Amino acid sequence: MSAAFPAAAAAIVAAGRRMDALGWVPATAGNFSVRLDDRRLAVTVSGRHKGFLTPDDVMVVDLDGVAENPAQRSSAETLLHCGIYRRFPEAGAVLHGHSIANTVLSRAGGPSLTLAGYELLKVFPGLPTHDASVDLPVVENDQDIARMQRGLDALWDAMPEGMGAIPPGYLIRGHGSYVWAPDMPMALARMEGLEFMLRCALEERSLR
Ligand SMILES: CSC[C@@H](O)[C@@H](O)C(=O)COP(=O)(O)O
Ligand SMILES: [Zn+2]
Repeated sequence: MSAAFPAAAAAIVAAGRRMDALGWVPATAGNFSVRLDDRRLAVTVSGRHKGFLTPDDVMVVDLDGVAENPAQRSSAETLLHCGIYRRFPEAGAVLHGHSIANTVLSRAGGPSLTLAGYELLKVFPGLPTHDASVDLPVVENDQDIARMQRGLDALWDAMPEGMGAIPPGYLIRGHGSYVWAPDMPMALARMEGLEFMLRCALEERSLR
């Protein structure tokens, strides 16, 4: 067991309570992880209610999604977490939620959702002003998670290089959002900022 595991599990349990209080992890939806070292992560066990997690609901997998303890079953979406850690060395924590706003908006549009002019855009790296625009990718939902991750890798391959060029998140159509950051407090801040902007976008549509 990694020395980093207890703190990682505690951060994941607390994130679950926060996400549940905000209504973003209904039923057993959502999954969370924290990077432990250069080859392992702590991730939620599959099928648990994320508002009532204990450290026993967190387990260790490697960057291929292979469980350290084969008796435990990690999140159905573990490979999406692994895909983020493999691609982005700065990623230290990953959050996934199913909010009403991310579900409705991802069903309504095309291959990306543009967020522009919001003060809260500053929660994303490289955006010091509201006077900016982020194209958040929207990928198709797929129960074959390995195939979904291959699609994400192809998408990221096609994006321009450079700091801040790739948004630290994406939506899955009709499913939910993924966000990552160097640590769990920052990941929560990005998730809250993103969900705030999505809620605003949804409300603006209902005013039209
Ligand atoms: C409650 S259905 C949601 C799942 O299919 C999945 O999308 C999800 O977010 C939670 O799955 P889990 O395996 O618990 O990590
Ligand atoms: Zn999900």
